Amino acid sequence: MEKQRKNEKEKRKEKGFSRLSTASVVESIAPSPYVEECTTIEHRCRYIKDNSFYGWLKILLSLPYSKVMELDKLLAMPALLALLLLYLHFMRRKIRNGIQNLPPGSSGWPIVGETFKFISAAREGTPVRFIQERMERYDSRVFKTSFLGDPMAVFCGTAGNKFLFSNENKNVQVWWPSSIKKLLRSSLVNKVGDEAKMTRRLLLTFLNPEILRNFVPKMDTIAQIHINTHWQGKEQVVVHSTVQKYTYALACSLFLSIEDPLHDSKFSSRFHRFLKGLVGFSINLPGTRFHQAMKAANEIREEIKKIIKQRKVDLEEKRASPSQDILSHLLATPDSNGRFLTEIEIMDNILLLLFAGHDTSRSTLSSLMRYLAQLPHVYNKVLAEQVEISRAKGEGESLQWEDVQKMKYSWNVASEVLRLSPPVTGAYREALRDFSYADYTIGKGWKLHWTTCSSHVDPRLFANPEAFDASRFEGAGPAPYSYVPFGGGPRMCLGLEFARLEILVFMHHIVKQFKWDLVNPNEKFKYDPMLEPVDGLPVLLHRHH
Ligand code: HEM
Repeated sequence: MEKQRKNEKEKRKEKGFSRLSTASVVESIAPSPYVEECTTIEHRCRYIKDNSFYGWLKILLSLPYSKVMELDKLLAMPALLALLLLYLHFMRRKIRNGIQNLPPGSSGWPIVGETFKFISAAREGTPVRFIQERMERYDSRVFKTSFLGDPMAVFCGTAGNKFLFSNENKNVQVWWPSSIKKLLRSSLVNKVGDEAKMTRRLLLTFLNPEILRNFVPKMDTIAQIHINTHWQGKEQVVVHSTVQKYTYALACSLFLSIEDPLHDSKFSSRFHRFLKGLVGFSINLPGTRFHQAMKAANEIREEIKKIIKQRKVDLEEKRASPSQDILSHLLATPDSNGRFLTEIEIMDNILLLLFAGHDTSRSTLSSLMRYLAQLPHVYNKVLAEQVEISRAKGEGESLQWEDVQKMKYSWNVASEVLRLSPPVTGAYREALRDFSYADYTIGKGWKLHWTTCSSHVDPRLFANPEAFDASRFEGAGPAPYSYVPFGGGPRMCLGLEFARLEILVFMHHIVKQFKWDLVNPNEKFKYDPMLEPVDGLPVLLHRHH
């Protein structure tokens, strides 16, 4: 053994530092008895008791200049290789673009593309800046970018919306970033074609106006309890975190019959972690938002699993009704093929509904509160409409479906809020095959993005687009495909009616009891991933006499 070591040492000496190896570098500075035992530079660093950046620095500093130069060469190899790969990547892209007449635009950096530019525009609350800058720069209805690692074409304006909404299952199909897909595994967002149609139909048999009209009195009670608990007697309220309690309570009640969800603070904190990790890079490493969200989603599933177990017993023993909430509905109703959803599908679809129906409405209510504070003439008209509805009712009588139908001006106001401050920037599709759009080739597998802002603030579609004007929604309303806060086509939002009811019921009670002022009139809103006020929108409350 000793002899073998001596031989190796001799051989290395003969080779000298002209053929420098990591082993020889360390050997030259580390105490030899330790070095003899080790094979890699990291291993040796451990022996000099400092396997850290500092340890490596110590090695480098203690090398003679000539050796450092050699080490440079060694380290330069991977860097050169990376540069070469980058060059080949750009060349391949350039050649392909030339052949295929791809839409104009930049794919940005490899892997990350223009993700950070898009996210930073969204975080500043101005995704429209990202879109408009490019529409102007390329003078095109469609431009190319790259988002979350995928090439992506952004379809703009009514023509873009119309194309994507009317080509579902023909040229395109719904697509969501992998973080959403992984978190909402077997839910509707991961279903396409006939399977998606079947699941949508099943969910819509609960979320349609005919069924939801029966829940208006329940929504009314939840809104009143919410306002009595979280607004009454307060001088100042932080709107965004407070309205969340309402949308959350409503979703938990109508989806799972959990009547006092805020009691369970664990459930709501899990839910918060789940929501924050839904949109972004799906890197499942401790400390990342996505990792937190995966953990939270599994914990929520466990909770829902327990509820399902109990509910099955209750349904069998007729202690629960098949129409009491969406959970009972999904357990008791087969799809049009006579198949019942599996337990996992039910859990994932409920998680989807909690996600899709919670922060969207919360964002709308926060924006609504801001506009009503800023625009007293609009507030006064909403108040007059709501007081009129109350007057026609008996003392203490709950709101009914028919009352909500009368809230026409209030809904026009909410619609204008959704035009100017849509909770989501848009949604995604995927190209099923190569196809041509506006004379450009869109490649199979490309990700496609429609956006709310590309049409909502277009002056050709909405005169004086920056102005708040609820009358735009009177009569025939906006041009087709120009107003799209809920998307469109076969994958349009399933919760429109649910959202309409929860927003109007909340408006009814809040304006009837309070007027309010913004604490910070210049507070900005940002997308993270939904639109939200950066400081939570604190308001000063004034109770009506
Ligand atoms: C103001 C509130 C809301 C807004 C602005 C909104 C907006 C959207 C948008 C833009 C989409 C994507 C549509 C597309 O890809 O074409 C969507 C999908 C969806 N929304 Fe909503 N939403 C709201 C409330 C709700 C509520 C309350 C629920 C549930 C009760 C809900 C459930 C869903 C579901 C399940 C989908 C997926 C549909 C599919 O993939 O087929 N949403 N929503």
